[in-house]
Amino acid sequence: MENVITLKNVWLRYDSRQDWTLREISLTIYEGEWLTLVGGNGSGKSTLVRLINGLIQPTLGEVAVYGKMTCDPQHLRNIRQNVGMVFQNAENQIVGMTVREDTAFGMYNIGVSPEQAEARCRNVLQMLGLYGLKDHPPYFLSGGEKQKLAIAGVLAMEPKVIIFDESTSMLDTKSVQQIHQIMSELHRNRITIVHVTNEIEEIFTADRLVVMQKGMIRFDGTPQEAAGNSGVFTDSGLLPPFSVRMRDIATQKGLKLPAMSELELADQ
Ligand SMILES: Nc1ncnc2c1ncn2[C@@H]1O[C@H](COP(=O)(O)OP(=O)(O)OP(=O)(O)O)[C@@H](O)[C@H]1O
Repeated sequence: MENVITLKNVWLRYDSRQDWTLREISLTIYEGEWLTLVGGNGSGKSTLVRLINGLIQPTLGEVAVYGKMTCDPQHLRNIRQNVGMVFQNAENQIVGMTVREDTAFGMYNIGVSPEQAEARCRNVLQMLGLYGLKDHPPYFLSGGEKQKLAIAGVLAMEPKVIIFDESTSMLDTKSVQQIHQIMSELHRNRITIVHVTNEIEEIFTADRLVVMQKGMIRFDGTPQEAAGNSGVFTDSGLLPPFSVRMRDIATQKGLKLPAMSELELADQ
């Protein structure tokens, strides 16, 4: 598998801070992988993903995307073309005067033809249920609709990597499910996904789980491996997933439940 994103011994300290926000981060993300990143508030998840598309630079260490270093300003355009990012706060991503214009903005910046941009706009807005609002000013949209609009703009650019940074936090449960379906479809099409979430139950859709604790990587493995050790979650200030908590309670009461891996084998 091709290396898509490489962080080599990255340390980061914000200018206004005394302490390190990220410490000793080495991470390689491979093409087509779905990596979910969790960790307590302030553990450095957003900081880590902002490094990936060159929005911020490490104090020490290196970050490269498709072999191109983010510290070289000449590479940033290409990196941002390859790596789409949907932020937690959709409001900050709105630039167009109408929903359609906003969706097309990123595409115009990377030189997509107006005809192609129009077709992609229609496609993504229909997919996200926003097409009926295409001529509305984005500022009149609800919080959840604005988040969907931010997702639409990134999908329309057809990047090879998409970072979702808590980008479904304002969506209702049906819309969250819809975005997960879109993410699964992107994954099937070998788009690399980096998903930052505070919803612990969402980890099981990922190929790989990274748990952050105080600016460091506490765990890097499959969600099933993590589920075998509730300490992975509790040490990082997280409530373990429901299934893990239930298993721990059953164990305390002397009941023997099958391990996650045994359940999966039984499923096949
Ligand atoms: N621009 C900044 N300047 C100074 N400190 C910052 C800046 N951005 C983030 N921080 C600090 O860095 C730490 C990590 O923040 P970050 O947003 O990366 O964490 P997070 O894991 O994404 O948190 P959350 O789950 O709460 O969104 C926090 O202590 C935060 O206050």
